[in-house]
Amino acid sequence: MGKIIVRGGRQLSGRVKADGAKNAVLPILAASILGQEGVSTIYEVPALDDVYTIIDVLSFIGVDIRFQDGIVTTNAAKIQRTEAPYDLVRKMRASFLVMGPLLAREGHARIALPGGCAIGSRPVDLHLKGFEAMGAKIHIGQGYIDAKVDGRLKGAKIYLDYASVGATENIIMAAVLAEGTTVIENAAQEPEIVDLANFLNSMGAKVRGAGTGTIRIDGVDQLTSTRHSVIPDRIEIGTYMVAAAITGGDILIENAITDHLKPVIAKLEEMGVMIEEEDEGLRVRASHPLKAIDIKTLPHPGFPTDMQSQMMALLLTAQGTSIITETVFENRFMHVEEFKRMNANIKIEGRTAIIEGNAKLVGTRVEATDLRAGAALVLAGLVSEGETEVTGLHHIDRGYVDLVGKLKSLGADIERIDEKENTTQELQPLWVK
Ligand SMILES: CC(=O)N[C@H]1[C@@H](OP(=O)(O)OP(=O)(O)OC[C@H]2O[C@@H](n3ccc(=O)[nH]c3=O)[C@H](O)[C@@H]2O)O[C@H](CO)[C@@H](O)[C@@H]1O
Ligand SMILES: C=C(OP(=O)(O)O)C(=O)O
Repeated sequence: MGKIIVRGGRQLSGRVKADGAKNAVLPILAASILGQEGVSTIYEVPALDDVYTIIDVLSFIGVDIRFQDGIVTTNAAKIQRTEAPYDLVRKMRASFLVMGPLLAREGHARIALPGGCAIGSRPVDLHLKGFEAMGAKIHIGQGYIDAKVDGRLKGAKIYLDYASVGATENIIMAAVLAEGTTVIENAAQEPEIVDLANFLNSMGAKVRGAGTGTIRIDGVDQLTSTRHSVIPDRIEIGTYMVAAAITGGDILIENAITDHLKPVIAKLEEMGVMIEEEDEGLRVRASHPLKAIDIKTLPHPGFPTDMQSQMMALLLTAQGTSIITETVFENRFMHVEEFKRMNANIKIEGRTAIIEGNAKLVGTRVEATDLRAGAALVLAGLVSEGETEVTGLHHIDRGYVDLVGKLKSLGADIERIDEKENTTQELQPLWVK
């Protein structure tokens, strides 16, 4: 059981660089299954536990995949299995993203049902509806989803009842090798979908409209190897923006793509945070008090649910009462109880959290209940009196590369204590970290 210890009270300043986006690299690595020949090289790959998990899934399937120094090479010439077992899918729901590529390439996929998680029930019905529309036969039993198609998948017109990120990605990956044209209506518009489409197009796919609500995919017969750099992680960047704001600091984020961060920038500016695009990066400065605001999470270009808990930490320090409405996941307020242990005054009414500002946060032992909750507790620790001890680090390690090292380099009084028996290195013999 490792822990992060933060002692509050330091204003953060300096420069920081984000790693590659977790939510872009996972579908991109899944999509590498589609390359029938050659070796693909993917740059800016973050050394995250989720990346090691998808590497495990791909290795299990038979992809020759190596990861060193931020670079992954994949060779998917020989696929040996069309299955993703429960042990791997349970560790990370995004393992389900191999279903589309396997179905497209091999005509079969058997993937463990992902189950719910700490933020909601997270069904995959929209993914399956898309595959069925393209001619797949789906069978669910004994904890697995089995999808099969005779011959090739057929292009189809698919309307998503909800602009699901994962369903959009899985359907795009299934459609690139289908016979004919697929049109996805009410598609998710996240920047990570655009990155996936760029990756696929560089392999020879024909995906148009990614980043809008209508995506058109003309199926091709074959995809080849490619080279691609993953986009910077907008959620990691958003987290450092909040670190600057909450400590009244001054941070330059070297590789922020401002277009990806519009809703986060808008809401921080509404609070009074100063954000400027400079030649060397995005500069974020704040002096307190900041204003209380309301936030509603929505699919992109709305405010990202993955920034909700970090913003809640910030709103605790604002002047006045703020309201956060979480519309994307039905159970993404688990961090509220942990904030309360730090002296926060937050009330939950259904999908809404009412946050009283001017909180005098006090450090104590708290537990990360999910990845972003973990980051939010660390952020709260930066302005709490005394020592905050954050446990549940396996969540944080899924999505932040060296959170402690980066915050320390910005001046935070923070350290991480790992207990040996739980180190991820011991579980990961296949590659070099
Ligand atoms: C690896 C990855 O990219 N993860 C991101 C992805 O997750 P993920 O792709 O799982 O998120 P979705 O956009 O699919 O889910 C959004 C909502 O749609 C519901 N839903 C989804 C699929 C489906 O078939 N049926 C259904 O009802 C979900 O339960 C949830 O309530 O987008 C989320 C929303 O921006 C982010 O929080 C996650 O960080
Ligand atoms: C919810 C998240 O990720 P995942 O979909 O992988 O659980 C996240 O990145 O905040």
